[in-house]
Amino acid sequence: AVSEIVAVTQGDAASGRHRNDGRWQKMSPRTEEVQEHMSYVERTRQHRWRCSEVTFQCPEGALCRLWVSSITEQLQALAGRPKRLLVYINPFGGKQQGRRVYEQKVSPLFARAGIATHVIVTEYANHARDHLRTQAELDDFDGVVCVGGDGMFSEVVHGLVWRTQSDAGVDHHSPEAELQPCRLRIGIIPAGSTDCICFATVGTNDPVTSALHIIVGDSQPMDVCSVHHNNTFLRYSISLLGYGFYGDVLTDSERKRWMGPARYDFSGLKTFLTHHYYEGTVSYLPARGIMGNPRDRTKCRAGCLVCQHNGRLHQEQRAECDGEWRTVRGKFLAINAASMSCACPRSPKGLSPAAHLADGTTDLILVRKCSRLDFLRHLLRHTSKDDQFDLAFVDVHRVRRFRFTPRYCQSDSELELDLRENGKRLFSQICRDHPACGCAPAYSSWNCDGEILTHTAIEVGVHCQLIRLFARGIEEPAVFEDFTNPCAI
Ligand SMILES: CCCCCCCCCCCCC/C=C/[C@@H](O)[C@H](COP(=O)(O)O)NC(=O)CCCCC
Ligand SMILES: Nc1ncnc2c1ncn2[C@@H]1O[C@H](COP(=O)(O)OP(=O)(O)O)[C@@H](O)[C@H]1O
Ligand SMILES: [Ca+2]
Repeated sequence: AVSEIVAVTQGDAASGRHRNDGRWQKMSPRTEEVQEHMSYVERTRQHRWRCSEVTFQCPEGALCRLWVSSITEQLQALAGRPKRLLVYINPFGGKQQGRRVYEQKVSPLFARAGIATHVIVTEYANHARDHLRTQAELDDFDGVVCVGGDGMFSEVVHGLVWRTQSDAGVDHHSPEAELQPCRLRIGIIPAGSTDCICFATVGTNDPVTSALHIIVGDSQPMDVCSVHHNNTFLRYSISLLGYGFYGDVLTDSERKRWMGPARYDFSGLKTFLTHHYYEGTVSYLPARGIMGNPRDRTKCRAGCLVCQHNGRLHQEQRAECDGEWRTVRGKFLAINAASMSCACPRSPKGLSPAAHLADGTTDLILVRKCSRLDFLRHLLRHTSKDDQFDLAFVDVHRVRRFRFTPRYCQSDSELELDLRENGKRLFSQICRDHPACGCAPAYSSWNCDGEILTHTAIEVGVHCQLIRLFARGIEEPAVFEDFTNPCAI
């Protein structure tokens, strides 16, 4: 299909070599012949794309020029293809290879596709966010690309969403505000530690595949959660909002950045062994009248009908259908909100395998206090076919909004009620007053797409399809695809 051609150029046959059906062949130079080189997307294993090239021999220069100009015109007429991109590179993400990955693997492809770029290598945390908020001439670009991990993507989202609301006069501090969708699409070149947003929207963490999705101008809408505390905006979240286990893993791992991506494995093991639970109250608004639920077997894939159906519901229709707020009080090892599957190489099916990228909901996963062995069973199921929610101490709800209040942020009357119910002052209350006593802490932190949140009591709402990515969702492999033949296109 024309939509999967990267570029065409005219060459000549003077080199004496041409390629046919994917194979190089020696040929005698015939100066009257000219060649047309066409680069195109070729699918390989596990959702990876490659840029392949085929050369056509053309008997006459005029005919070849006609071919090239006609195909180039068709490519330029494809509306979704970006022509000018603003690129931010985090040189310290993941294994600190962002700059090399961009220069060696991505920049040559953008040049081949005739895309003009303005590249900024960030010099400090939040450089990209602040540049997008205040300085970037956004009208000059068709999209923004970030080279890094989920943290770098989050910076770009914060900059773009902030700028869009500010231009539209929307007050983002109001938890109820209807936010304006962003015009510019965002591309992710994975060069971070988890890269789960790239993995869950493309199916692989491969810079060349991501660059090709950008070049062909793919578009994937995505939900964004806003996180507030007392009517003050804190952050946006696109992948995981996790309190307890994932919050503690992140807090510990930030002190070990020098280990690179392996810091998460080290801190994951340490946090698992620590086995802390946290008390608090979770209230949530279940999403009703929608297609899909977190325990069904459907997966969000390219062209997802669930996202199309649920995304079409208007805000008022959603509000009419939604159920009553519900409240759960208890002791939790983990409270996770997954607005997408959160699939990544550590867990290819993700935290919530049936979550959708753009359905206006988030999957709230409550893991109540249980034994270490049971928690290990739950964690291990993220890496196997077994259902991680099919356990007595795990609940999952598809929600539009939720709130969390840690126990010792509860109002005096709630606390009094608790004290009367339990008839004693609990340990963790004492710990808050006497942190040196060394027993379990009363509070964890929220892991918000890999960034630590400073507040524990939060209110979260989902903004349906607020942003768009240069991606198309994970493609189902075509039944006729045969990757054993390298020449098959
Ligand atoms: C004993 C076997 C345990 C197997 C557990 C596997 C569970 C893995 C689920 C991973 C979910 C990841 C959710 C992704 C969050 C990212 O946004 C965040 C930041 O990414 P980046 O900026 O690219 O570093 N990553 C994390 O918070 C890491 C969580 C790792 C937990 C082990
Ligand atoms: N030049 C920079 N120096 C220091 N920190 C940066 C820089 N650019 C971005 N950051 C920050 O680095 C953190 C991690 O970035 P990320 O790209 O997610 O890598 P990783 O996946 O390894 O965590 C983010 O908080 C981001 O804001
Ligand atoms: Ca969602």
